[in-house]
Amino acid sequence: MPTPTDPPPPRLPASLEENRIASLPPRAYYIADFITEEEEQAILRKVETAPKARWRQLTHRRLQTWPSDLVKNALIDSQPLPDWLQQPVVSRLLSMPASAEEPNIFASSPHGRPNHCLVNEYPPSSGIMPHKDGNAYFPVVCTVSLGSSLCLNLYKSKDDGALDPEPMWRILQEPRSLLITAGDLYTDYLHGIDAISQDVNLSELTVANWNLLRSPSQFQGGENKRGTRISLTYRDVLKVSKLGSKLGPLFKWP
Ligand SMILES: O=C(O)CCC(=O)C(=O)O
Ligand SMILES: [Fe+2]
Repeated sequence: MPTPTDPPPPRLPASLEENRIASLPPRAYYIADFITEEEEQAILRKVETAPKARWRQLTHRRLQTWPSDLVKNALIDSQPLPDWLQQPVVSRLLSMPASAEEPNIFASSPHGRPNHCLVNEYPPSSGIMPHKDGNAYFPVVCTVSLGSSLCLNLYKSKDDGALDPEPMWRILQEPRSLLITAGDLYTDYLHGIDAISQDVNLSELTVANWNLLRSPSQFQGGENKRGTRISLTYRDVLKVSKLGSKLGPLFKWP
């Protein structure tokens, strides 16, 4: 809950159109100051103090899945997202008009809001292989970055289905930023993060969202030395199974 001493929330755009990444296929939006430093710290504390069993350790990265893993591409309808993943992120997301026709970016999704959130932790030199997010989700992805900056690469599949190893674009994500990708960008392109300790050759010419960055001067030398970055990936899972509520407490996570 906000208290009288909290700094004011960031000024959000009147419409996402103001923050469109113009050089990308439809559609992508970047808001550098989506949450405050205090909100960032509060979320990071919640991530750190989550029960150990919440973490799934991969080779170079670990992740938490909220409210639970998908089963056969469906969300088991046991619990909503916890409050610390809803406030302030989801309420703020839903408060931003996407365009004149869309009251918010989830206006036409089945549940009208994200019902699922992945928390990924990337120490320096870790990344995620190029991939598509698949058909379990409504094609809108909202990613909040915490802790450190890094580049997300976007790739096009070649006509024969193989991956072109050179990314077509890079999006630089600063801490406290929100990146929204949707539409063609969701369905036709792959995304990934290089497993490197620093992003190099960063400039107006090589970073798609350069003009929307909070502090491009920080990357003036063209380099971003990575720290540990935590990302929150919000999506609307299309299928929600009622099984969870039938199984009741047996199905509850720690
Ligand atoms: O951490 C990110 O920004 C990307 C995560 C991602 O692509 C995914 O979880 O599908
Ligand atoms: Fe992904």
